[in-house]
This record gives sequence, structure tokens and C-alpha cells, in this order.
Amino acid sequence: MRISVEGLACRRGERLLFRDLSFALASGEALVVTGRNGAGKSSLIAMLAGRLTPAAGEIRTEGIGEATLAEVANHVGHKEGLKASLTAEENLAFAGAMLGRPRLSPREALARVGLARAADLPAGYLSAGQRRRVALARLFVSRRPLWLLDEPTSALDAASQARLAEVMQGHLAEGGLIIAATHAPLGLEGTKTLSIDAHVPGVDMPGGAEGERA
Ligand SMILES: Nc1ncnc2c1ncn2[C@@H]1O[C@H](COP(=O)(O)OP(=O)(O)OP(=O)(O)O)[C@@H](O)[C@H]1O
Repeated sequence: MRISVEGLACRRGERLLFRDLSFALASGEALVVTGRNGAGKSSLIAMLAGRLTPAAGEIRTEGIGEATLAEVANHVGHKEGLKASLTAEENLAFAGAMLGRPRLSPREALARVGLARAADLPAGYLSAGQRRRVALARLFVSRRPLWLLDEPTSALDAASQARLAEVMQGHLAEGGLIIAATHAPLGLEGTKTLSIDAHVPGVDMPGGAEGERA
């Protein structure tokens, strides 16, 4: 599979967040997206997940037949999107049903993130790091090649970050693709990088980005 993005621009409300953003990514490759707060990292991820329409530019795919990018993407956003009253296992069963292309069972997916023992606990009882791990376990309930990750390491302790790096490396080794927005190093080798700041209109001007002015 291959994704190529050309001349992408993103507008939110009245603000042009970024423009002229281009990159290409193929199976086995990861792209780390960086940028200051508010630059538009989450917006770019949402755009790739089919949740936001580009203001300009094109997102092209090869090697996924008739499927859309959204249909082959597994998106773990910066909010966990878990239902507090459902157990970790039930949350994952729900995600699996939504995503299709079944891979591991919810319990097996929880084991992958080191949370097998929390399977029967309501998500509302879990710590921030545990909730993040349940959200990341969604990556394993469905066989989707493109992982779109927004701040995947947030709230994770060092051991969980190392485990995440390992599973991401495994996904790449199996021919998957990863696009991750992050402020923290992911511990992945050989990643491509993209700084959104370079595409923010007026970011070099005194006073900051154009969009931040009144
Ligand atoms: N629905 C919306 N309508 C209008 N503006 C929005 C909307 N959602 C986000 N924004 C604005 O878009 C800008 C970019 O937000 P985004 O979350 O993409 O940035 P980010 O680079 O991920 O930031 P951070 O590093 O803080 O997570 C922010 O100024 C935000 O307020």
C-alpha cells in the first residue's frame, strides 16, 4: 500500500492552519508528525482518517483496491473514546465490531498491551495510562494496515512506551504503515518526519502564526 499527499491545506473555522503539505509513505514505513501546540497535527490525522475535508490538495492511495483510506485505517485519537460503564473487554468488542476485519479477540488484544487482568474492569475505573492502553489495544482487534496515532505515548509509563515501540515496529515489519502525531520520541527506527510548523502560514513572523493573531 502507498499513500501520497500533495499540497494539503487545512482550515478550521476561519483559520488556515497549514498549507502546501506533501509526503509519501509506503508499506513498512512510519511518519512522525511534529509541530507546536495548535499547529494542526490532530487535524492532519483526522483528515487522513476521513473525518475532516482538506481545504486544498489531494490524498491518493495505491494498493487498497476500491477501499477508502478511512476503511483501511485504525485511528487512535488523543481522546480515548471509551465508554466508562463498559468493561475494557466490552469496549474492545464494540470497537472490533465497528472496525471489522477481525484479528485478535478483545482479551488477546488486551494481553498485547499488558492489560489482560483489567479486562473485566469498567473503563471508568482505569487510570489514564491504562485507558490509553485499552485505546491502543484497538489496533489489534482489527487487521487494518494504516495506524493513525494521535499522541500515542501520552500518559504511558516507560515500560508501556517501550512495549508500544515494539508493537509498532512489529506492525511495520508486517508491511503496515504508521502515521503518528507526537511531541515525544516514539523509539522507532528509520522513521520519516514531517514538521507542520514549516507549513503554518506566517509562523516565522514576529508574534507567531498568522492564525494566532486576533
Ligand atoms: N472544530 C473546530 N473548529 C474550529 N477550530 C478547531 C476545531 N478543532 C480544532 N480547532 C483548532 O485548530 C487548531 C489546531 O488544532 P489541532 O488539535 O489540530 O492541533 P495540534 O497540532 O494537534 O495541537 P496539540 O499539540 O496542542 O495537540 C487549534 O487552534 C484548535 O483550536
